[in-house]
Amino acid sequence: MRKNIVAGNWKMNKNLQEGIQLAKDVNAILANETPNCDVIICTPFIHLASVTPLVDASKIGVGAEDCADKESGAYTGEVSASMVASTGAKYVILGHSERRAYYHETSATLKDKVNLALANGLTPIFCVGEVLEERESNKQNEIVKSQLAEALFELSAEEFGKLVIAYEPVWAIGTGKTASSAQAQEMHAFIRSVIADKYGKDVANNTSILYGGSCKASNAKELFANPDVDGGLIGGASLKAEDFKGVIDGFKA
Ligand SMILES: O=C[C@H](O)COP(=O)(O)O
Repeated sequence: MRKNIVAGNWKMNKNLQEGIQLAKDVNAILANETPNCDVIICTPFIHLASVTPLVDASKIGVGAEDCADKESGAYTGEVSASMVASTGAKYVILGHSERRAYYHETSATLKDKVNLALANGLTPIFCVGEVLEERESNKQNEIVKSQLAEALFELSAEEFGKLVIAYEPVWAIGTGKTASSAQAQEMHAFIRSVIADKYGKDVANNTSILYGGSCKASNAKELFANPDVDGGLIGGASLKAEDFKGVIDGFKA
């Protein structure tokens, strides 16, 4: 059965010392309890090698926020999936809307990134989501379906089964505007149906689908109570251990 997951995405925040402190704080705040979900922190590349050995790997997974679409070679400034894996990181966020919008990442690029991540034993947290204009013209299902199909649907069922999907309506990211619980459930159920049509019900039912976009302690419980919302991909509220813990507690009874 699929897992419940709360994953933090630090984005371009925290210098190395601050990142180490935040990882220690998250580790400490979870030390005396067993969260009711898998917990992941996705950090800037430069933090990975320092942060991975600091956290209790039985409770906290570490991930990168991106990786290159090439295996190795003369690609100045890029960081490969194998480099990420060599730090002990287990996850990588791919296709975040900020990468799509500001760095012009296309489905073709993302397909290569997903393949390289899987080949290097990383679990991709693959992001999809529509912009406000698309939501207002009721095109959100069409957009999300094509984002999934274009980048992922050449994978085998076994490969697809290794992915985590994150639905992040772009209009809700960092804006304080959260999708309503009903909007989140509706889209997550739609995503699961698209996966079921392509890979069958078992794969769909075993795929964790996270919600991202202004998710925080005050709304996590309501969002996570939806049958098809399996957790969150958390930006702003992952930057302080207490705030992040508040989101994780969204899974408490
Ligand atoms: O990856 C995380 C998302 O972009 C959500 O960011 P946010 O929680 O700051 O809205």
